[in-house]
Formats: sequence, C-alpha cells, structure tokens
Amino acid sequence: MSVHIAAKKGEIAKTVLQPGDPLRAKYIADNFLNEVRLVSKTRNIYYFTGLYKGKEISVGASGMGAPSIGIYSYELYTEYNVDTIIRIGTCGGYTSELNLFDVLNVENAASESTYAKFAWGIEDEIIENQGNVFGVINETAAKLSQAVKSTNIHTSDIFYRATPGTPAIAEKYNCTAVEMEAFALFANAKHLGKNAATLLTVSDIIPTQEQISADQREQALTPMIELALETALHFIKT
Ligand SMILES: O=P(O)(O)O[C@H]1O[C@H](CO)[C@@H](O)[C@H]1O
Ligand SMILES: O=c1cc[nH]c(=O)[nH]1
Repeated sequence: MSVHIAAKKGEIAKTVLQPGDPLRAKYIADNFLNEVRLVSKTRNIYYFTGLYKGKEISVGASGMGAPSIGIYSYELYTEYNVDTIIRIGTCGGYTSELNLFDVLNVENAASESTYAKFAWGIEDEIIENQGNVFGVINETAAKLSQAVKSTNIHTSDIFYRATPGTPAIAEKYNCTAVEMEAFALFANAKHLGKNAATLLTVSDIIPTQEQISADQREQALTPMIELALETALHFIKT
C-alpha cells in the first residue's frame, strides 16, 4: 500500500497501462482483460490487475495533469517495482494536418512545467520517452499494419486559455499536439531509470474545434488500447 494506491505489494504487475481517466481504466479491464481484480480504488482512481493473452498486466489511472501523474507514476515505480508505464491518453491537435482518432507515439514532451526541475533537478524543457518502449510501439504497429505517427508533443498545465493559437514552446519544438501528463511521466522515469512511453489519440482539433464526445473519450480508443496491450506483451516476462 502506498499513500495514494491501496494495492498490496505484488498486486500490481510490472507493466502498467495508464490512462488519465479512471473509467477508461475500468473499460479496458472490463473489455480486454481476463481474471481481473480491482486492486485499488483510493480516491476513485481505479487500478485493475488481470491477464491479457495469459500475461499479467495492470491498468490504472493517472488523473489529469503533471502533479497527478507525478504522484501515481512515482508510487508505481518505487513502491510496486513497476518497470514500464505506457500512458494511453487523449490530446488536442495543434494542426488540421492531424485528424480525429489519429494515434500518436510521443517522441519528446516539451513543457513550461517546473515539475522536472523542482522534483529532480532536470533543467530541460523537453524530455524524451524513456527506454525502448517507444521503438517497440512502432515495431508492433508495423506488425499490426496500424497507423501511428511519431511526434513531439506539448505537455501543458492549461486546458482552457484566453489566447488562441499555438503556444511558443510548442512552436519551438515542433509539437503537433497538446496533452497534460507525458512530461512528468518521462521525468520520473528518467530520474528512476525506468521505461515510459505515451500513446495519444487525437480527441480535438484545436484550429477547427472538432472534437469527440466524453463517451468516445472513455470508450472509442480501441486502436490505441490494442496497440498498447500488444506492445506490453513484449515487456511481460510471466
Ligand atoms: O485523456 P487523458 O489521458 O486524461 O488525457 C488528456 O485529457 C485530459 C484533459 O481533458 C488531460 O488529462 C489530457 O492530458
Ligand atoms: O490536454 C488536452 C487533451 C485533449 N485536448 C486538448 O485540447 N488538450
């Protein structure tokens, strides 16, 4: 049991899929895993452990924003000996060259966030995915003939803002999309020497204001979920 996760030691698998939304975690557990156990529901941030194609995997939420994923990913890595976290999130496209439901594999996350600096003394404003998960995702997508775009993204603390347009940091690092967690996840993994990747489904196109519904954000993300699960098989030993 850690401060924010009620699971006992050993009840969380070494590989974890981490959506922001607790109900997306439940949807994955209900629809993709067998022999599922709910191992934590502290603060209604659900964690489930079950089998995918006979291999043990956990799925649990990060909540929204760098502070929240900072807490959950740190406790998973340090208290539950998790090796690999694959964030499976939604994002807003900064460009109409992206389409709703496109799947992105995050190469680097750029952020104005002070999380990495004040948590770990990492001064960089852009942090790479950690370990080899990013590459395995692309190999797995190729085997599945599934389209995935490798890209830099912007991790922002801000969902609603006064000024339209692409923020300066996103322009600077050619970020095609925005979400709110990858930078902190990558910072924790870098500090701890762990694996971390982020897959995102485009849920909004910011310039055209197209968007998918709240129900779709919870449930219509199957290609990304299947890609994450198939990638995870590569990392699960038992
Ligand atoms: O769909 P999730 O994983 O929550 O990701 C995105 O959606 C939330 C905002 O609606 C933020 O957490 C952002 O990063
Ligand atoms: O963080 C996010 C996620 C989805 N869409 C956005 O515009 N921002």
